[in-house]
Amino acid sequence: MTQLSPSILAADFARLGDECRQVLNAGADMLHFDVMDGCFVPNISFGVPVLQSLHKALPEAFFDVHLMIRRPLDYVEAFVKAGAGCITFHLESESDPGETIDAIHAAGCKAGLSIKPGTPASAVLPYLDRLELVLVMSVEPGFGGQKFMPSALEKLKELRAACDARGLSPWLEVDGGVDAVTGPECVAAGANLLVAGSAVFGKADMAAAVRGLKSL
Ligand SMILES: O=C(CO)[C@H](O)[C@H](O)COP(=O)(O)O
Ligand SMILES: [Fe+2]
Repeated sequence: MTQLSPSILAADFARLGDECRQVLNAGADMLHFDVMDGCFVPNISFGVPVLQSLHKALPEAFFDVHLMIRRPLDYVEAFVKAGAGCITFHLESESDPGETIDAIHAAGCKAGLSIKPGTPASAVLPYLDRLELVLVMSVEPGFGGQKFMPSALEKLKELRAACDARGLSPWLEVDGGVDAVTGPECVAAGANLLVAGSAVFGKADMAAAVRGLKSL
C-alpha cells in the first residue's frame, strides 16, 4: 500500500503542531521534515529545535527527516536525539555515504539516501542493500511548490527493478511536485512513499487531500 509523508515545509508555521495533528488524524503515515542549510540548497528552513518540539508535542508521529545540508554526518546524532525516525541525506553532499549510513544505523535510526534530478539512479545501487529508504527528487531540492519533473519516473522504475532483482524492499520515496495527477504516475513507476507539501498543507481541506493521496 502507498504511504504518504506530508511535507511540513508547506505548513503554516504559526500553527505547525495543529496542522501536523490534522494530517496525521486524516491518515498520513508520517511527517516529512525538510532541513535546508542555505549552502547545499539556496534556502534555509528549520532544524533540530523544531523537530524536538514537534516530537514532544506528537510523540507517536514518525518523522521522515530529509537533510538538504552540506555535511549531514555532523548532524546525525542531534537529529536522532531530537526524534528522527528515518534520516535521509543526499548522495551529492560532502559526507561519505557509507560512513553516514553507518552512523545513522549506529544511532538506532533508519537510513535513507536521496538523489537530485541530475544524478542517475545507478549511483544509489552500491548502497541499496544498506538502506531503509531511497528518495528520488522530482524537483531541484530547495523549495516547495515546484513542477514535477517526469525524469523521476524512469529512475523509480530502475530502482524498483533493482530492489526486486535483489529481493530488497526499502521505501521508494518520491519528493517534489507530487499531487493527485503525478502521484499515480509515481506509484505506477514503483514508488511506495509519496511526499506532498503543497498538495496537502496548501489545500483548504487538508484531511480530504490526505485521503485522496492515500487512496492512490
Ligand atoms: O524536499 C523538498 C524541497 O526540496 C520538499 O519536500 C518538496 O518540495 C515538497 O514540496 P511540494 O510537494 O510542494 O513540491
Ligand atoms: Fe523533502
